[in-house]
Amino acid sequence: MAETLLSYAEAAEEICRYIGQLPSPAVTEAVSLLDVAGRVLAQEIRADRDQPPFPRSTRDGFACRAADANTYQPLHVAGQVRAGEIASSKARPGEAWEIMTGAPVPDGLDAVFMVEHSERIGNTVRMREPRQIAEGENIVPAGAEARTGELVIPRGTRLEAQHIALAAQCGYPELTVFRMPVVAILSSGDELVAVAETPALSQIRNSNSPMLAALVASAGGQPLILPVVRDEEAAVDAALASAFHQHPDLLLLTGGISAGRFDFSRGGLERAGARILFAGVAMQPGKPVVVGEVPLPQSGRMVPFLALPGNPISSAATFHLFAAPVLAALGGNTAAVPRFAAAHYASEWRGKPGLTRFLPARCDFSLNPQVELVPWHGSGDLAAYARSNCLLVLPSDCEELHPGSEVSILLTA
Ligand SMILES: Nc1nc2c(c(=O)[nH]1)N[C@H]1C(S)=C(S)[C@@H](COP(=O)(O)OP(=O)(O)OC[C@H]3O[C@@H](n4cnc5c(N)ncnc54)[C@H](O)[C@@H]3O)O[C@H]1N2
Ligand code: MOO
Repeated sequence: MAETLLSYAEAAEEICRYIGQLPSPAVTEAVSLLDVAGRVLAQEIRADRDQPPFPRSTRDGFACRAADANTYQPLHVAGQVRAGEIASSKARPGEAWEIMTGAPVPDGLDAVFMVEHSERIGNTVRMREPRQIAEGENIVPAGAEARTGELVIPRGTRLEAQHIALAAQCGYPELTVFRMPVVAILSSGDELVAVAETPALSQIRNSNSPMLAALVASAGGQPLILPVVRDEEAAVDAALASAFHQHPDLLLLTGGISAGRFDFSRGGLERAGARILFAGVAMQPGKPVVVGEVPLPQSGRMVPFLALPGNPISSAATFHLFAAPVLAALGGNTAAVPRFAAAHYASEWRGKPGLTRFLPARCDFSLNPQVELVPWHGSGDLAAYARSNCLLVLPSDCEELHPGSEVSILLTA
């Protein structure tokens, strides 16, 4: 049956719409701050006090009144404030206080000049000429970063190191996070043998299941690799039934979805009552990808599925583009999108227009990223894919690239 292919942009929009109507995950757990990297926040993080709680010096030097320092008159050094201390008395006009980075600026003073810009004479100090200092220089005012009670990390945020640091600063030794979605992985193909087995000449090892398990884990899911499915209708039905038994939050299938005589995955999904969101996208690799949802027989709960093309690079590309955002949303993070970046192409390329392409490429990721395609033998060439570190995006109307052409890349790590 010939179906109209969606463009990549249309498919991405469908995914976005689908994510928008998914319910927020119900199950949460408390996890130590030391173990939350990559998890999705199920609570709000609010500042427990003004940040900084006091006017904070950002330099080692002398706290003063800018107006006093700018006269270059020697200022009496009235005391010292180290980080963790409060000045022992209120500062008076004409005074300077020796101060360390991170220490509270004494009341009454409004600037800090750096020790490198000072001249110490006995118990006085003056700022070196011709330097001038402005009020507020080298001081972060109390509450400038966040006010007591202010929302600093919203629910649904995927927790990276910067969020963990801020949660620590706000006094959260543990956080409530969403349970990680369970992702059932079903690879199909009579030619597949397990990694530890020695394949016959016509057989290949199942590389998609471990690859997808790694992708699922890095996208915030719990992978559940199920046994390889044979290319028979009955085997597909049985494999789906046992996958449903595991109550997965998401189902990833690979292989058996194109036009071949033994491609049974889609039929199995349809027999199980699947609603198809889209089938086929005008892209390469990944054209045969099918996305939809299927009811769990026990509860009728609809479980999203993505039937990814069996070719390994097609599976990987469609995972990054379509599966990762759905998985993130099921885990409570509805803001996840494929990550694209700008780069310049490093050499010449000519090709046929028609499909949006996502081709294995190597980017140097320097200040001015330069990217080049990795030569490949099509979407089964894992050796080429392993030499890549991104996918170069070629819009459907792109026919040539030159050194310096502006291009987009899809980040795959
Ligand atoms: N007549 C047509 N043939 C094909 C079309 C088409 O439109 N018309 N589409 C091609 C495209 S594009 C792709 S991609 C593949 C996708 O096919 P399937 O999803 O049905 O996948 P399979 O046929 O089962 O396998 C394709 C390829 O990938 C290898 N494979 C499969 N599973 C794994 C695995 N778990 N680990 C490693 N490698 C795997 C398999 O051996 C095949 O070489 O169809 C094209 N054909
Ligand atoms: O997804 Mo297919 O690569 O276009 O072989």
